[in-house]
Amino acid sequence: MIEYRNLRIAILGAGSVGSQVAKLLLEHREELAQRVGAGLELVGVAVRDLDAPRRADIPRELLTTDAESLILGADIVVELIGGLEPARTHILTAINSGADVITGNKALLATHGPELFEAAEQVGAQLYYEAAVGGAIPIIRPLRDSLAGDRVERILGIVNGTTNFILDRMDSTGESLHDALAVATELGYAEADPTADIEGYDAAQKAAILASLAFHTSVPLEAVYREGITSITHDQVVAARKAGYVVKLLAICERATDPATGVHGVSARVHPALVPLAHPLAAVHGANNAVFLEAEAAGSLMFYGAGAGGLETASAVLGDLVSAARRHVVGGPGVAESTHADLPALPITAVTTRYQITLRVLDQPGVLAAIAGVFSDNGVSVEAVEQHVGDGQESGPATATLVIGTHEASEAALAATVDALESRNVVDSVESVLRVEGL
Ligand SMILES: NC(=O)c1ccc[n+]([C@@H]2O[C@H](COP(=O)([O-])OP(=O)(O)OC[C@H]3O[C@@H](n4cnc5c(N)ncnc54)[C@H](O)[C@@H]3O)[C@@H](O)[C@H]2O)c1
Ligand SMILES: N[C@@H](CCO)C(=O)O
Ligand code: NA
Repeated sequence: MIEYRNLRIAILGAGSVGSQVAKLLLEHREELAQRVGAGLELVGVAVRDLDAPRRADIPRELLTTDAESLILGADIVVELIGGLEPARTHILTAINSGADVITGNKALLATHGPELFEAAEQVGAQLYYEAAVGGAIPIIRPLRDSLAGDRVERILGIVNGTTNFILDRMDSTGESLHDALAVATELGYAEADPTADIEGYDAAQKAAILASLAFHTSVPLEAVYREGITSITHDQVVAARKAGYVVKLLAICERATDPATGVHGVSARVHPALVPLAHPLAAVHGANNAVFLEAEAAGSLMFYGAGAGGLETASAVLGDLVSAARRHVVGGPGVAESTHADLPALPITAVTTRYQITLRVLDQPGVLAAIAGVFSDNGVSVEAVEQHVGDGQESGPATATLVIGTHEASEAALAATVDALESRNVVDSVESVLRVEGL
């Protein structure tokens, strides 16, 4: 039997992901040692409460509440606590003590990424984060390594498992957002505070990480436009399907030019969107994620799989652990962040896309022409109009519902159109405005 030297591995946090990483590390110790050329010795797991119930059993003697001592005695630190603090401080302590760090913490990377990468570069340490985007799906490494020689133009992704799970259940079973969220939480998909999922913060953090990597620039979280799914109703989901679409929470990162200023830069946004049923993203169900990417030479690529879940995400963490450990054994330059392009992050007003607007209007002669006039006055070209008469209110004047699809228009022109529509007497209400993506 080969005798390996041991690398000391510390895990911080034993929740959904951390407990599975600990379990797999212990179960596959022999096999991993052969792959790495060194033993991966789990020296401890930092927890808040030694007696809390866990999703996967961890030997009691490995548990500690003294995270700092554990970190200072480790070669590789795996941070799976989540949130900004104390995760940030622990990671900086690890880096400054010469350890490599693996994290799945997109909130921290999207907020303090530049500080952490800078600290790592100063001391020659490595920061790995495959678990931070797309759970088990390899997407960080493909962007950083495989596509490093290409020019990524656009990313269209379903990057939050919880909201995809919820929208899917609203569509397939008619379940409410609230009930579907309870199931997603029980299954370990949701964040500790699920507002991060349903309000789109988690997806926005991932969009900032993806855009920064894909476009070799630093996209701050504040520059990512964000809308969550809390305003999406069951009726909208049903109407979307009838019209040949499915509602998905998308993260869209693209190179763009601001029509108002002519500035070239990158745009990153997260919002619910109508996706045509024939698009590959429409077939992404449950807590799965998919990242659809267009690159100059590679063309279209899609990365698909389990976007959330403790065991699934542990796969990505262990992949990083093997990479980090091999670097300890064989050396090498490791990975570096590349932000050379230094592109400006464009505001949402720079975006150009298609829209579907649902209006409740008075059912009178000439209304359609008046509405069409509002669109053309604001430079928005109408592609299709569908009218449903008489499905309106029980009292008051007769109303009709108009569903208007547009050709490509700028966000600024669309916003002006919606404002103008709201001020027209013939418009009872603007029921919904959804972007249409993936056509
Ligand atoms: N669950 C997923 O599907 C998933 C997928 C990808 C990435 N992530 C990310 O991985 C990280 C962990 O997620 P999770 O789902 O396992 O979260 P979780 O809430 O299940 O686990 C976090 C654990 O950390 C513990 N903890 C909190 N503060 C601590 C402290 N000061 N010291 C020690 N332990 C502490 C908590 O008690 C909890 O057990 C997060 O950054 C999350 O965003 C999760
Ligand atoms: N809460 C996250 C976990 C994976 O990052 C999600 O639902 O996608
Ligand atoms: Na991943």
